[in-house]
Amino acid sequence: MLQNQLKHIRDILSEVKYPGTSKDIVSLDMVQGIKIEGEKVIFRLVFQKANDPFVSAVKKKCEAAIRENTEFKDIDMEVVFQQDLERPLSLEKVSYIIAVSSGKGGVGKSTVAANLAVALALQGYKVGLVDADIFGPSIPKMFGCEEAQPYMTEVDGKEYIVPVEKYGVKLLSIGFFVDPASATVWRGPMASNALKQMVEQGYWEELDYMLIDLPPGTSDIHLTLVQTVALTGAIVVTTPQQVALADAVKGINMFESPGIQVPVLGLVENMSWFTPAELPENKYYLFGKEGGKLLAEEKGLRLLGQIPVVQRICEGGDAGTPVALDPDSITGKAFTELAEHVVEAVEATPDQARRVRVQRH
Ligand SMILES: Nc1ncnc2c1ncn2[C@@H]1O[C@H](COP(=O)(O)OP(=O)(O)OP(=O)(O)O)[C@@H](O)[C@H]1O
Repeated sequence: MLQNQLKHIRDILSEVKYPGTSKDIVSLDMVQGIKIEGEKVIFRLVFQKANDPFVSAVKKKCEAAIRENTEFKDIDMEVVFQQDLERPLSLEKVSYIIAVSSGKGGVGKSTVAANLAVALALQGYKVGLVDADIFGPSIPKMFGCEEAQPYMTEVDGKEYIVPVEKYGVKLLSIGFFVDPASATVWRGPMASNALKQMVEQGYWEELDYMLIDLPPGTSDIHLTLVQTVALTGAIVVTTPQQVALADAVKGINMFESPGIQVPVLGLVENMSWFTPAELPENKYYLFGKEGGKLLAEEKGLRLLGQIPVVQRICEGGDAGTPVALDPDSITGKAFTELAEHVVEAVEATPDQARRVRVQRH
């Protein structure tokens, strides 16, 4: 009797089509664990991606189908996301994962990622930084720990890589494992694997923010990343000149494309103006004025920060002491503000796009 009822519910749900396709949700394996408890029907709806735009439409269709075809009025659907179910154990205690990307090389993406990580750590957050810029890993140098060698630890019979900790930030970079000069000849799949391993096999423990410094442009690595982890969002770094902006648009479009659907938290305009140390009030717009700001407005995105060109930023990067370590300096303030805006942007991300803890079922 119960078996018949369960089959009946399943048959009804197999009439519900996933919007925009001719496939039904049962054959797509989106319906799991149908149960009947007294007067109540309970089942799980599994969506591939957390920011699936059809979550509520599918729920409504299921509810209507069951109400129309059975006596059941009490329907309890639990929505789960495949990505969360598959989330590796190493990321279980990571609240937000943010990709730092740029359309074009050399716009200061790694500088922004490094200083943002330090600024967040100074604000009391637990921060991790993965240097996925496989073809030019610069994070070890920027943190002054090029000689560091992460060690392995075994937990419950599984091996994990313990990140290097510097300035309160947990770091993993391909630069710790291979000679950076040889990384440039890596083929795409090798690079993608290295990224996957650092993210999934890192012994991250509890983190509020994990930042991932991506290679410039759009590549297989970007695809691997969105398939490996459920990103909270992406930050796009650009400089104000036209060539960089055109590439930034490509980056934004990639994250927002239907197959990827990662929310863009906002833009960071780097090298916005030049300020000489001896004339801190003066601004010289070397690369054009406010190109990033205008692009953000045009795309309806937040401008998370404007970072001036300052010699100290470059020197700090080379010396392994990110300028954000001095929050009272002009540049330190710019990164402190950037960190505050990133936190706000994450808080404002729609609930379903946020990954706060994994629920295993
Ligand atoms: N605002 C700034 N003021 C001064 N120098 C900067 C600034 N931003 C970045 N730089 C310097 O510019 C150079 C390139 O920066 P960075 O390595 O961060 O770029 P990137 O976009 O990550 O490059 P890629 O990913 O192509 O290797 C570095 O020497 C860095 O110190």
